[in-house]
Amino acid sequence: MSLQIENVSRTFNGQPAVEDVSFTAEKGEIVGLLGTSGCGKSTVLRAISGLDDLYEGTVKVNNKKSRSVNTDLGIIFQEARLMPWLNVIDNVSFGLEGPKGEKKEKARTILQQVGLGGFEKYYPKELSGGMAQRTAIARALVTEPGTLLLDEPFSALDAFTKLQLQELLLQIWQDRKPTMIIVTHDIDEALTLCDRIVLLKGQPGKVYKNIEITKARPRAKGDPELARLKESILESLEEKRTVKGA
Ligand SMILES: Nc1ncnc2c1ncn2[C@@H]1O[C@H](COP(=O)(O)OP(=O)(O)OP(=O)(O)O)[C@@H](O)[C@H]1O
Repeated sequence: MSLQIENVSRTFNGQPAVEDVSFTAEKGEIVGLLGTSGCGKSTVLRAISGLDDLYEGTVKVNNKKSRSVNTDLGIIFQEARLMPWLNVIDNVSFGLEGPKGEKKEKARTILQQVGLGGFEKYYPKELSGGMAQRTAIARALVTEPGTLLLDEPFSALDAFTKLQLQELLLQIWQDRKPTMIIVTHDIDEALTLCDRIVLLKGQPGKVYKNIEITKARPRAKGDPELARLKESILESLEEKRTVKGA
């Protein structure tokens, strides 16, 4: 499904956090919300998810106004947020409906896909950070949502695990082509994953640039075109620091 974000603004205790944020995610597109800490990336994502509805402006799903948590939606946060009293397979099948056997089978299949086959009976406290996040990815995907919202999903992981899970995310996207919006402050991550980068800056955060990346995936780390793009994004963020310090 496609998402239209139109003039979204949010104020906390009289302080504007984001102002007039507008962008579109086409069906199957991977859009990155990129910006430095505090520019309102998570605030925008919460408005899109419907977890926060105290914003101004409009969020549309397939061009229809939507204000509540959409059921065709998977969300992945920075921490796995698993239920500690449930094992891996029960955490993943928890949100499913239907006969128990069927739910477990679906969960088992998706756990295989995220590389956790054989770990179904493990409890969250027995998992590494990467395994916990794989479980969270499986839980978000098990309902086969049309949209996936990701809030800094890999920023708590070590560099190697982060790369592994970015690759896994792209494989999954390749299979199902959900529309994805991913919040990140990692420029390399945005350049590796995204079809489009919405660069937020300022406080309150506003859309500074909307950059389309047409380069085919998988993208080589040292690609000169991406290196140039990274340079220009860094310059934009640098400008932000100058403005703030002025
Ligand atoms: N529940 C809240 N109550 C009060 N202020 C809030 C709340 N949530 C966010 N803010 C404020 O809104 C602004 C944007 O916060 P937000 O978390 O969206 O930024 P961010 O870009 O996601 O930051 P980070 O990368 O550090 O997670 C910040 O100034 C923050 O203090």
